[in-house]
Amino acid sequence: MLNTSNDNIVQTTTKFPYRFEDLERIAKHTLAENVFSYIYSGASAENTLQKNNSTFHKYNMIPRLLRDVSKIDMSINLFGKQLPTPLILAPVGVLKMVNEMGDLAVVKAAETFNLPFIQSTVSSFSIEEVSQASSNPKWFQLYWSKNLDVTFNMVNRAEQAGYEAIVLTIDTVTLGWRESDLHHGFSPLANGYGQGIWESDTAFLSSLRDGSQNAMIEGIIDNINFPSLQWQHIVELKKRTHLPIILKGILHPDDALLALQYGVDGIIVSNHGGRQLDGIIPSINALPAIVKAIDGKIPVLFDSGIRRGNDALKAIALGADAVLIGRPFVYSLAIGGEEGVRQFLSNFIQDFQTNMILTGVCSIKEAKEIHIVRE
Ligand SMILES: Cc1cc2nc3c(=O)[nH]c(=O)nc-3n(C[C@H](O)[C@H](O)[C@H](O)COP(=O)(O)O)c2cc1C
Ligand SMILES: CCCCCCC(=O)C(=O)O
Repeated sequence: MLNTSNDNIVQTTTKFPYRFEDLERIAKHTLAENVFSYIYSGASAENTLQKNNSTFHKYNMIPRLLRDVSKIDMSINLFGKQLPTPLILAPVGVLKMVNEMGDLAVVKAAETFNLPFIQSTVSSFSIEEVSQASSNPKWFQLYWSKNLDVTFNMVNRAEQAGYEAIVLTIDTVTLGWRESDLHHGFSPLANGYGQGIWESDTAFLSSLRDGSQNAMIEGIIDNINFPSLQWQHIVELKKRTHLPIILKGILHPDDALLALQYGVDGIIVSNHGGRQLDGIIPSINALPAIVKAIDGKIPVLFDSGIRRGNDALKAIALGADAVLIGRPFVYSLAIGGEEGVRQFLSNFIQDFQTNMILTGVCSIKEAKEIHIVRE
């Protein structure tokens, strides 16, 4: 449990930006233009990307006063595990292009607060390297490969390494129309930073015609371009693992109900940070109807647009059981490496806690009862 006098709060020795807008601005000056643009940008005209953020401002909480908020318990129980806060690090691929230590820096920073880290299929490091780097909970994000040996090999490796859940991303059966990356001629895999898992995957390597870097990149792109992924594959996955299966990318209440029907253990309401399909519902607007449809039967997680503690609390007030943080930790990594991510997370947790105190809630259960109105 983290409380108001917690030892985990990192003391700021150097001035690290507090505002998300500053993180973004400084990262822009720190990173190569095409790398920053890959992280920052969204699909097509980027309307959904913009709305993910601006829509949060349309939801307004109504605080309760004169309640005893001297002890704040931010902990939750998720998939049978006690976690100190409802905050989780979203899966983000190719992190080495931002910082040499990539995933290893992020997972170690997250360990300070015992936050779960979700390792991407296109991670810069292997599952085994990440698993050994820290002791906090780890989940594995799966991009389904059309080569089933490759898919289940990754799942097995995650299981062997002690990962605690499989997050199957279902909104990326082909890569979104990312005009900014097309403009820069930029492929996130081209620099070799997204093959940490695959380069030690014997099933994948043996499927390549030759062992060159280009063949490997083409192989990865080919493998994760899989528009024929469908509900039946969930049945296959369930047979292959006893880890909880979480579907990432649900936006329609009927898909949430199908997820229930197919026996998944959790869902993530997400539009992939506006990076996949433009002109779709901002994630936060999709959340209430999905929470209603799921009706507490499985955990509903949320991402896309979480920038500060205030946003996280709003998502919880709208019914999310936990929230995933994405771009803000990537910018922090760019600016300050492992220590930058640690500072950012420390600030975020304090911000979240301050917001709980001032809305008059002591626990996440109470936070779910916060009255929230939409403009
Ligand atoms: C640079 C970058 C890489 C990402 N890579 C992955 C990935 O490998 N797998 C995945 O499921 N989602 C990936 N995502 C999406 C995030 O998990 C998350 O859904 C998104 O960042 C949420 O939006 P936000 O960062 O604007 O809050 C990536 C996002 C970014 C910004
Ligand atoms: C073919 C490269 C796939 C990278 C996928 C990473 C990701 O999900 C993203 O949003 O970017």
